Amino acid sequence: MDGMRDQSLSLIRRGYDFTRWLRDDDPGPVTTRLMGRPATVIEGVEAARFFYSEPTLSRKGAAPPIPAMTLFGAGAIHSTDDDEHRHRKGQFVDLLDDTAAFEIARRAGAEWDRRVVELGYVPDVFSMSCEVLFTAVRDWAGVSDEAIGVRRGTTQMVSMIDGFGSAGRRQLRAVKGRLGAQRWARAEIKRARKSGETETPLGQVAAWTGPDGRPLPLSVAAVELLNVLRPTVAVAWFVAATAESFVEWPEYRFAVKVRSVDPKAYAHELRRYYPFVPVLAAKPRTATSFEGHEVPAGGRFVIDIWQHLNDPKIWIDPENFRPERFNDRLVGQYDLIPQGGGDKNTGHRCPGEDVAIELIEVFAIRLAEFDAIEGQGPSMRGNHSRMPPRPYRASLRLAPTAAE
Ligand code: HEM
Repeated sequence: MDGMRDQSLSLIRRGYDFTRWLRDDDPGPVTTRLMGRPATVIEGVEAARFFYSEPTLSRKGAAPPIPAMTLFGAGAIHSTDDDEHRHRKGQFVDLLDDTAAFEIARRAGAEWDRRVVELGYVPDVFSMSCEVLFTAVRDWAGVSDEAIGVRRGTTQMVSMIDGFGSAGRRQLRAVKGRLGAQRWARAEIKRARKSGETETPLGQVAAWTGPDGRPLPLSVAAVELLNVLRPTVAVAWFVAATAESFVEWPEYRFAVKVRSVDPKAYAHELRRYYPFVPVLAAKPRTATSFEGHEVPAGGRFVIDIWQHLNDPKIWIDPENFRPERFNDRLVGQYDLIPQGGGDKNTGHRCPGEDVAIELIEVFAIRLAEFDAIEGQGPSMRGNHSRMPPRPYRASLRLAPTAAE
């Protein structure tokens, strides 16, 4: 083990292909070195159950430091454990309830429709949906346009997301985006605390506490506000994937249009087929084993999300895009895990999953209304070495009516 070469750079270079390359057709756990420590890569339903329920596993320091700072932010919930995590997670889950999911999606749909009427066509699905999503979640949160305009805010969110798997220029843009966003988010939290506003999501985040009952430090509250706004914009990657799927399989565009495929089933298959979180990591606090593979304290268990979502033991014909597979399939806690697994209330599973699903549905329904979709660029599924994938470029036009 000590002589094993560190593969961190290989992970960045190979992207989504890294774990497949590492395991070389062996579906079992495979041990390597990442960030200078032993790391065992696991996947499958039992692996997910272990990853999300083994009490020795900690998230503190588990994610690589640079993406942890630029993507999640310093002091974010993602890297907390135990009481601190449970307490802060409860606040996220309360905020992001069904009403929030409905309201963010309603606003996104209305903003998309407004722009379509104004422009008459959609020049680029990805960039328009990024702005639409930022507008919707910013306005829902109660953050003012004076605090952050749509163009600048969207650029900041996109750069934070787009930099997560890069060691070069994209990472620098992510740092710039983080610093800029952190500035106005802090000012907004400060303003909300001063005015005692509680009725908006911004006011609620400003009032969030740690487990000791004291308000979160200003910069941490700002980080958590951005942990609601930024991932909502990340749904644009799934919107671009929806456009790609409609170009690739026009029959599904029609099926969504006439609702012979349930839009929720479509959203599930889209997240399974075009996932963009490659792996997640946790650190054992004491030496811990999974299926005979022991990781020492401070090493890492890495769950291979990409492989899990393409595992033939979990999915029939995983290489095929088949939204119908979700028509009569109940989604379990450990099978469909593009946004993490387990119980969102007690574990690290994404609290925004319902927001993402609702948004994908709203966009799929709208994209399906267009008669002409033109797309170009490498497939977001085949685009393995870039993390996150380069969004598919698609433009949409409505067919002229008979009178035109
Ligand atoms: C593109 C859609 C999204 C993807 C792919 C995604 C993915 C993920 C993943 C993989 C995790 C980590 C799970 C783990 O560590 O075990 C996570 C956590 C989280 N997500 Fe999402 N997410 C998305 C949308 C959202 C939205 C819309 C929100 C909020 C509105 C959100 C807020 C969060 C937060 C706060 C956490 C930290 C949870 C914790 O550590 O307990 N995400 N997400």
